[in-house]
Amino acid sequence: MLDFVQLEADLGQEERLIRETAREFVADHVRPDIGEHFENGTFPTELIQTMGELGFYAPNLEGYGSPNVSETAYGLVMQELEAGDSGIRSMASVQGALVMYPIHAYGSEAQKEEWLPALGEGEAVGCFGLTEPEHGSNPSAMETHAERDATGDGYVLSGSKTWITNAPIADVAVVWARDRSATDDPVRGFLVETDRDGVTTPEIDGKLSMRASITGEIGLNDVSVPEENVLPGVSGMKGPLSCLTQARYGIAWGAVGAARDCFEEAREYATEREQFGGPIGRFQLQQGKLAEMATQITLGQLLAYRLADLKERGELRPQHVSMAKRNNVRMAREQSRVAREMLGGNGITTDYSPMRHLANLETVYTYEGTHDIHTLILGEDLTGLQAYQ
Ligand SMILES: Cc1cc2nc3c(=O)[nH]c(=O)nc-3n(C[C@H](O)[C@H](O)[C@H](O)COP(=O)(O)OP(=O)(O)OC[C@H]3O[C@@H](n4cnc5c(N)ncnc54)[C@H](O)[C@@H]3O)c2cc1C
Repeated sequence: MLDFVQLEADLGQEERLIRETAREFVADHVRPDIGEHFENGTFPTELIQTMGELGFYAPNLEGYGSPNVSETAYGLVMQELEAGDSGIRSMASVQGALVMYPIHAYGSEAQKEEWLPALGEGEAVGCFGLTEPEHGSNPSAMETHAERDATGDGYVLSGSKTWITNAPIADVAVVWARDRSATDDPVRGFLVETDRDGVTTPEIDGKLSMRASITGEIGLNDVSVPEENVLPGVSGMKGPLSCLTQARYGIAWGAVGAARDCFEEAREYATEREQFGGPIGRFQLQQGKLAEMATQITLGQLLAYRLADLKERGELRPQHVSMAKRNNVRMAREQSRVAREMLGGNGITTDYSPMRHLANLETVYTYEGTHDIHTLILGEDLTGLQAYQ
């Protein structure tokens, strides 16, 4: 596997073991059937619990059954899972960074005890409801809202969320909504069990990207939730945005995995496929593509490893993560296209991974802050001038 500047030489024993576990899981459980799942538009739900047992959901958290591994180890898991498929990594990102993280960071003791072990082991599935039909890049304009109920002991939630990974199979949704009963309508996080009256989670079909991932809507029609379902530790957009920083960190690593898988597929193909009396890999044009691909992947790896160091030291800023998400996903999207092209006609089938990765990366380029939005986040950081509106 491509590790051109020997970054793996510096891994600790635990990090190597975790990386190897994730790589073997992908080889044994993802690669054999993922092309078929992609074609059929299905997610291998039987892997949800296996992934939990192997510790792929937020292993970087501490306590409640989480092993508190290093940020590098966590990143390596994301990298290996996305080398399999972005849909598999999305499952782990949502469950870990977008559901377990907010409960861990902002939840009550009772919420942590109820949900963290079950989510960590894959016995329960969570989803994260931020995006709405009319509010994607600007989630702070959300319309979903909560009002105090008549007794004053709980809330009634109304609104709708869309493009929610895992919503149709989730047991619990972290729903972000404006609390209209408080001054200035702050955004609050609500743990909404999906079997509550008034909750609907229809699946979105017709996707041409991220086909091996379940995506749905969340309809909230006067849904009653008790006070104890509110995440007590956070108020305002900091809640959802801090979760996104965690998930985007994983994506910066994951995208490198998808690109690496495309590279390996193209390298192998180039040494085996013969045209004009020998392997196509002997042509300078093909070597140029591989050289560029390997260089771009290596640069993406370096950025991901540096992010891990900063995160470990508590010095990681959301803007660092924006740069890495933006760069590494763009890099993976561009390089998966080059790999596809090197595979000729075979490259457009599900027998090979590049076109599947390429299709998936269209989603990864768009979700968790579009490429454009991360450009504006960096622009603001570099100039002090905000260009969103
Ligand atoms: C498969 C999939 C899974 C997803 N999973 C989840 C999930 O689990 N939970 C969740 O909450 N959301 C999820 N999302 C939603 C995702 O985060 C949004 O699609 C994303 O934030 C973009 O929002 P939008 O689609 O409404 O596009 P829009 O915000 O409407 O953007 C359309 C275009 O306009 C551009 N644009 C917008 N504002 C500006 C600006 N100020 N300046 C310049 N250009 C701008 C964008 O870059 C984009 O190119 C998922 C999406 C997909 C496709």
